[in-house]
Amino acid sequence: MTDIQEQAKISFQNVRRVYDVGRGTFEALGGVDLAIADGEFVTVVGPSGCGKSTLMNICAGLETASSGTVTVDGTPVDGPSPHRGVIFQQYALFPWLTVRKNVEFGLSLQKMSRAERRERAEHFIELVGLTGFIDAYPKTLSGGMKQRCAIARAYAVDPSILLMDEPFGALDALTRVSLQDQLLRTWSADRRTVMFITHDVDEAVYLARRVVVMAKEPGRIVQVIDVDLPYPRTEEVRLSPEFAQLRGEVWRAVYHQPPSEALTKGHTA
Ligand SMILES: Nc1ncnc2c1ncn2[C@@H]1O[C@H](COP(=O)(O)OP(=O)(O)OP(=O)(O)O)[C@@H](O)[C@H]1O
Repeated sequence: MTDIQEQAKISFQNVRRVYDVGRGTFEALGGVDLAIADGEFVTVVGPSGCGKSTLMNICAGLETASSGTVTVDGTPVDGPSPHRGVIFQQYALFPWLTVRKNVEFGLSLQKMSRAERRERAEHFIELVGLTGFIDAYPKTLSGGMKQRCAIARAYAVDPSILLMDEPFGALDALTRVSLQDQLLRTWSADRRTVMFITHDVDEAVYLARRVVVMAKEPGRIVQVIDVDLPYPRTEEVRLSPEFAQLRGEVWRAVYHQPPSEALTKGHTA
């Protein structure tokens, strides 16, 4: 392990994930090394099927690596943990629970009085601007509101790491921009470590300190681009020539990738 990996909040060391398919195998991840510092905001972009979700799921403890290790604070991941909050594109809210009860649900496994649970849920519901909808059921909320509820639920558990898999992917552009700003505001205040998957190059640059670009077959990191733009990220930053240049750099890294290494064996997909 290198010094950087030893000090990292999250460290992927030579992480491989191989699936059995038919009579062969398919290498979804072909040896990924990545160190994410405490409090860092990292975005991950890459073509469909390059292993972004697989990488994140291994970190979340929802999947296991075929070889290699992922450590969090130096301890190998061996399953899900409340210290790692996961937010997916599909909001995964319980339709039969109100906003309040959905957020409280995440707290039900913690030792906490009912009053404390209630107060904590209300605080995070307010933080994401859903106080007026606290007793509403998910089916009555817009996509953006559902996602804000899912975010409140994840925050309420107070994880030190947020793992976000295309959380804004299903939302319209305006809602997306407003949720990006809201996410950055809370991140600036609490400095959780964030690993955020997206297909959107603008979003990747706007949010991150570093953009990790992956390629497929096998899934691997091809470039890590430093985003040397100041926080808070504002519209001025978004419209600056420096932003445009970084967007171009990430765009080229994603859309002008060398042909796959064709290490696929027996995978017909
Ligand atoms: N259980 C499985 N069995 C076989 N192959 C799988 C399995 N799970 C994932 N894969 C393959 O692994 C590769 C990586 O999948 P993954 O979902 O991590 O990619 P991704 O980069 O997140 O894609 P997308 O951007 O489309 O969500 C894909 O080719 C996928 O088909």
